[in-house]
Amino acid sequence: MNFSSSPVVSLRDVAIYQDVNTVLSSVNFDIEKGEFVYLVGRTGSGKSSLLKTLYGDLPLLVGQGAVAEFNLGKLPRKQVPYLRRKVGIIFQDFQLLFDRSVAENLAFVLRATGWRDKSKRKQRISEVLMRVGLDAAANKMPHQLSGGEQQRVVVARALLNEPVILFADEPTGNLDPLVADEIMQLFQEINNQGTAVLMATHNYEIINRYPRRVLKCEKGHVLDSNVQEFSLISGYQAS
Ligand SMILES: Nc1ncnc2c1ncn2[C@@H]1O[C@H](COP(=O)(O)OP(=O)(O)OP(=O)(O)O)[C@@H](O)[C@H]1O
Repeated sequence: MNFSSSPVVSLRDVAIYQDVNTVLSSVNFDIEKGEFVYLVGRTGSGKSSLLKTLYGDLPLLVGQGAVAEFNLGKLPRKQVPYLRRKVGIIFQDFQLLFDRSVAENLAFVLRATGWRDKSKRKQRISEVLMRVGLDAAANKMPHQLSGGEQQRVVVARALLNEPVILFADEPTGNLDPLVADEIMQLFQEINNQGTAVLMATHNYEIINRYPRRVLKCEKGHVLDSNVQEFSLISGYQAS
């Protein structure tokens, strides 16, 4: 059987819920291996809810969905950690453990995902830190790093288990424009090496500088720039 052509994300007639409220309906799109896709839409339009459904934080109750060959509609809670090993998740607020070093933050995740061999953990930690340009930071505490460096550690953490896709929710939201651009370049490098990326953002400057396919949450639906033209800005209230 050849799985190589199956998309990393596939949604058919999906509805996204928060509690009993429908946030998005009739959601249909695929994300192919190695694709880079932005997710936009005004505040409250459903971007985070969609991402949460894709990484198993919200249940898929209506429609069919698959991520990294996990069937979201039939995903027992027990299976969620296995899905999480196939995807990398990056939030706006860094969520590092501030009472331990960078290396210990990464080792914590490796231990929790079944890496029993200490020397292999050490090797993997140095590989991912090298990949995000932070090879000298292993023994630093998070508070000794800048915001951009902390976000790089979060990216390194998301890469530990070689995910097929990164889900990033406003990864540059708390960073100044120059640092945001550096993080964006890092995402591009990671993407160029074959990892798909789905990135929710309000940063239209970044989208204009690095144009890619865009999914837009609007009026309870998801528009897809591969299917129809739409304005990035409409319905968005700049602050
Ligand atoms: N935990 C929750 N419980 C109930 N409703 C929620 C919850 N989180 C979000 N919602 C509601 O779901 C809808 C979509 O919110 P969501 O956070 O997905 O939007 P968003 O596009 O990610 O917004 P933002 O750009 O501000 O992050 C909103 O109406 C919001 O109020």
